[in-house]
Amino acid sequence: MIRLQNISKTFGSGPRAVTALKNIDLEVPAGQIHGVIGLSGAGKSTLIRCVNLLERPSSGKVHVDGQELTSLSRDTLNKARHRIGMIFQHFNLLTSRTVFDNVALPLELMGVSRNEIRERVTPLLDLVGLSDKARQYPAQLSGGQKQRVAIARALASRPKVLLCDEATSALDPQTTASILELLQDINHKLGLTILLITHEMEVVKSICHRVSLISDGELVEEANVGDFFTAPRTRLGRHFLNDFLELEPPRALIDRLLEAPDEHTHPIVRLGFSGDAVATPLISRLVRECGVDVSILQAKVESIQDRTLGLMIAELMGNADDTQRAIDYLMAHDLNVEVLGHVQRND
Ligand SMILES: Nc1ncnc2c1ncn2[C@@H]1O[C@H](COP(=O)(O)OP(=O)(O)OP(=O)(O)O)[C@@H](O)[C@H]1O
Repeated sequence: MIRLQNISKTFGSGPRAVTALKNIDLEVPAGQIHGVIGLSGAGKSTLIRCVNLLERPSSGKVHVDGQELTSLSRDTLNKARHRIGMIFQHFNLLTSRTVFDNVALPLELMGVSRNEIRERVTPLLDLVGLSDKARQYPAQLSGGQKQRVAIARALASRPKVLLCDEATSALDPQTTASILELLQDINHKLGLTILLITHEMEVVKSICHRVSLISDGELVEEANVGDFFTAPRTRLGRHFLNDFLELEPPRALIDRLLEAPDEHTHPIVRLGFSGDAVATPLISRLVRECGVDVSILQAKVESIQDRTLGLMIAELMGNADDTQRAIDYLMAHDLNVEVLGHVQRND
């Protein structure tokens, strides 16, 4: 439904040029919810704005619903944009128009008749749960209600794709959850393809099927959400995950960590496990089979969509050969093993 081919975007020219996107390839099949996550300034907004050409890429091609957009005339592009709805962090409603008239606006611009507008807007207000607010003005609404109006407006032209630009970043956690639920509901009921950008892992965890990670204008990792949360492949992916799970070693331990092992140290490992490994008594087997002791420093179990994810920070206690054997054993059982460093043995 969405295909970005080798998209690059540079703002300005000469020594002050800023390259916001570099050779981005991205595909989102119909009906999928795809999240793009990255730190501030990574290029997320530029990327999503390239999909409907609010921002024109410096090079590359943008395909939406089988149509290549960068080569279209202005008129044909405007028509193609009816199939692409968009919502924003700050809602962008017209304050002088009622809720009904905000939702009706795109239809008025398309020349739809008054009667048909009524027939189309009323069920949309129902869909977003705002039937009783039709005659109110944006100033009379909460942030969550304003975003519901913006969603109804984005759906008015019956788009196939919805772009969400940090749509929940201005909302409190409870309202965020209700808007995410609405987006998921729309995805199910209307089969709408959703591309969203966010800096919040919670958003990705709650509703996305797939996720791409953007760093400094480049897509550095792409995965199914279950895989990403279980075993991110990049350092930045692990940073996002550990930050989200709040599974960092205690400060006192970080201060004691040494980079290189010697005969007087034990490794500290962070273990991520999912699938069968969650239900298998791996730690007790490790102790028996590898002759090490395990001191568990932190542990938690998270449910990510249909997956269960176990996480643990532990000290592996034994001689260098045995602790290495233990690490190999864990890896062989499909655990994600990261050696955080080494601590002096107390024995
Ligand atoms: N119109 C513009 N003119 C010049 N530089 C721009 C413009 N828009 C974005 N940039 C630059 O492009 C880079 C990517 O910006 P972008 O807004 O896409 O990042 P982002 O990941 O959405 O960040 P944030 O989460 O802070 O909104 C930044 O270095 C930014 O300063």
